[in-house]
Amino acid sequence: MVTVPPALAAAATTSALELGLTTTGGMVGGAAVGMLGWYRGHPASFDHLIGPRLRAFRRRWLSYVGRRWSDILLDCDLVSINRRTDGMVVPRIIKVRSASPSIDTLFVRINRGQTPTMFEEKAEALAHALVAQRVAVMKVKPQVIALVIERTNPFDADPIPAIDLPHDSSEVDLSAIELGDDEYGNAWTQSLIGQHLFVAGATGSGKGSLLWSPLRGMAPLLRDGIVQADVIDLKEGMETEVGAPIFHRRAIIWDDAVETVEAFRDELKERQAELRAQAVRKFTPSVATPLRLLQIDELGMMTAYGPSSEVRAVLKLLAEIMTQGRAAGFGVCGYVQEPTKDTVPVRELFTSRVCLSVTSQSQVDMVLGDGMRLRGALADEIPLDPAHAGIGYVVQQGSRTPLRVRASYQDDQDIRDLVAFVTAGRPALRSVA
Ligand SMILES: Nc1ncnc2c1ncn2[C@@H]1O[C@H](COP(=O)(O)OP(=O)(O)OP(=O)(O)O)[C@@H](O)[C@H]1O
Repeated sequence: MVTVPPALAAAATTSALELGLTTTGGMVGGAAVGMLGWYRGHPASFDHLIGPRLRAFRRRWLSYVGRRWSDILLDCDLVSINRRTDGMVVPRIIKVRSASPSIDTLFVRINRGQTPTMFEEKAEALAHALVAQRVAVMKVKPQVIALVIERTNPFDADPIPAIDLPHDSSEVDLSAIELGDDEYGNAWTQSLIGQHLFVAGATGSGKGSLLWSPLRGMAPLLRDGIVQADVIDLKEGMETEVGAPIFHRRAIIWDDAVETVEAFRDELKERQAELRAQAVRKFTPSVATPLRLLQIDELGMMTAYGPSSEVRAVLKLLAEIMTQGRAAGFGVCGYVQEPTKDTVPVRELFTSRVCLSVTSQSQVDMVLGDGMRLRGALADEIPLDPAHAGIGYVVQQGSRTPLRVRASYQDDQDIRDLVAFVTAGRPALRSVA
């Protein structure tokens, strides 16, 4: 059901007075039909542009309205009594924001004598009372808190299966590689051209699926030599062993890892010189000038935990690659458990970020940007279990709203199939390890 915001209602009233009921009725009807057509024809863009406002308005007046709201707070012991009048004082909703169908943020003015902690202690009771999955409480400013209400979990416990392997290079759009699903049930795509991808998540959050999904989505380009991927996997090569043959370079010990980063930087320099010689400012992926990807699993091992003198050199190389690589077709994908600046000083150089389940509230904003948890990215609340692995949040370009996503999952057999597909009819690849 679509509800009408107050501004529109006011405009309709004014119009009815000035233009008459028939003309106004025609205009309102036309607008409603237009909106319905838009909603039916392109639900994603409707939901992106109009949906949040309509939904917030509807929720404000249907889900969080007067008596229902005060009863919930009363049942959760979150009202107070005015000592002079003996009347019940209910914390007042100032604003409702509903960025996605499954998450609402209520800005609430708390009563004098109440603290955000009191609401935090009742978060579980509130979630049950609101028939929500979970409620997170955040302090906005003195006397104002935000209740971030996750109403439903849009994903099943079952993993999202790996996408079918595209067969031909012409089927692959590097600016929209499918990584999984979003909360609306649409494909979640990510550009891997001119981007550096940062994936943060605690151990077991499913970072591995975001190492393999991009490669699967680009499989024919890997086979045809239009994309070349290097991988650094300092956890004894555990994550990448099954898929080792598809990588151009693969390093599983420190010295090889440093050599791989250096070689990647050197290639970037060569590519830049070539493009300069041809007076080309931007490259097009081809066999002669492939898109180069450097995937670094547990990036923190390279940027914080290695020998300190060498870590500095690695950071310098990575900074050079990430500041200059985009236009020349050199991208970095970094996977980290601990997204702090101390662990990953080059964090800000990544252009696209995914936040899977993390261990603290502050890590959400570190990864996605200031204020994103307040806007609904409750990544620290995602349970760390297989039923929730691969679920996380992204903030897409041009948006300030976190989008809930789930990466598709590739088991070992899927990775073997990928290797067979990529290596079929292709000369053996070089491996540093
Ligand atoms: N996208 C996914 N969908 C469903 N389940 C997944 C997904 N990704 C991973 N899993 C499950 O979660 C487990 C942990 O995933 P994974 O090894 O990728 O985590 P990780 O974040 O890389 O952890 P670590 O940092 O310890 O390597 C996997 O064994 C798998 O069972």
